[in-house]
Amino acid sequence: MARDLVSAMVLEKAASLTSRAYVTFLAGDGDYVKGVVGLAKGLRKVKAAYPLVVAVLPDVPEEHRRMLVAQGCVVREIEPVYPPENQTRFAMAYYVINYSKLRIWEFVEYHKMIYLDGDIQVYDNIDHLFDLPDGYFHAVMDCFCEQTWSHTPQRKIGYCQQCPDKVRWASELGPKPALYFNAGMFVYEPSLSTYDDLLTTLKMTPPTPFAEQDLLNMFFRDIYKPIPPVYNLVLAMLWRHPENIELHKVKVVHYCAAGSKPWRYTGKEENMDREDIKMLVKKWWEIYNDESLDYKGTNIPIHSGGETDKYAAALVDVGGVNYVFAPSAA
Ligand SMILES: O=c1ccn([C@@H]2O[C@H](COP(=O)(O)OP(=O)(O)O[C@H]3O[C@H](CO)[C@H](O)[C@H](O)[C@H]3O)[C@@H](O)[C@H]2O)c(=O)[nH]1
Ligand SMILES: O[C@H]1[C@H](O)[C@@H](O)[C@H](O)[C@@H](O)[C@H]1O
Ligand SMILES: [Mn+2]
Repeated sequence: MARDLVSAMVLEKAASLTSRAYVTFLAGDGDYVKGVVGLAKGLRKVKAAYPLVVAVLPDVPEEHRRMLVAQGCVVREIEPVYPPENQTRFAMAYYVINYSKLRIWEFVEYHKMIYLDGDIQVYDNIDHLFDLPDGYFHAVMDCFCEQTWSHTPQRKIGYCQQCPDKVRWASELGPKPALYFNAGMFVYEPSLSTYDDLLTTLKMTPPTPFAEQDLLNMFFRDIYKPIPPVYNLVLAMLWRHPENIELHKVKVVHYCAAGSKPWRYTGKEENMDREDIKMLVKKWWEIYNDESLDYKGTNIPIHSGGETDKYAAALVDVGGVNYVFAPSAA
């Protein structure tokens, strides 16, 4: 095959690979940075083919940013996004910061991204999720059974979409609610027009308890496609719906239950003394403490410039069709 043609093919492959990335979100100077470091190492362990972009708010200290770069992450500062001022008191204070997550729709140099919360760990490769069809919003269905849902009619009557036949939806309450996803993990396509529409919708919508998670659910209701719970194990599933979970098959664990963040774990909170939880917390620490998973590559600033910089980062060996990108999670 002509050398030019092979080069063109390799570059095309390079373009499609560089236009995918994992993305997470980091706010503040607290200990969530540990979660993100753990996630970067976890992605490397499962040989993820794409880099981890960290969207950081201005309040993330320089020292934490350096730690992330040293772990091969692409650090991108974002401006905070707030819900309309007079309405913030209606949202859970703790979650208000999460509206800033909407900024990841602005990362249009990537065609497709997988968002992962900083309190998520990846135990198996999930690169294949990038091949899901475009035009949808893929995420895992949430569970309504925890105390955090006590404000909802679902919880009041004991209805959960994870077992919709156990307690049937009561038609007196109105139409059955649309399927609802947990926004700690999702597959999406960045788009400036979607970003603008999200912000316009945010301005018109009173904040609700689950902040941007509720907003995203409303916004993407018609194109939401559930993916299996192995891609985002919300820990409460272990005690609320054990019949829906085969723990050994789980690829992604979301340490979202109260008291379950591995770096804060004491075992004292409700449900935290379970063997499965202790095992999952231990597995998280094993990755976090594994020095062999520390990033060893060179950081090439592929996001500092335009297309030329981006492709300069692809070291192409035309003969053997080897291409290497940096920084990458793998
Ligand atoms: O001080 C903080 C708080 C949060 N975060 C980031 O924000 C994410 C979301 O916070 P939590 O993981 O603590 O929240 P939960 O998992 O309990 O919350 C869920 O509901 C939230 C509603 O706002 C979000 O949708 C979130 O993604 C979803 O998993 C974190 O993972 C982390 O990436 C920080 O960096 N620093
Ligand atoms: O995002 C929230 C949060 O993670 C809560 O801890 C959980 O109880 C909810 O189900 C979920 O929607
Ligand atoms: Mn979370």
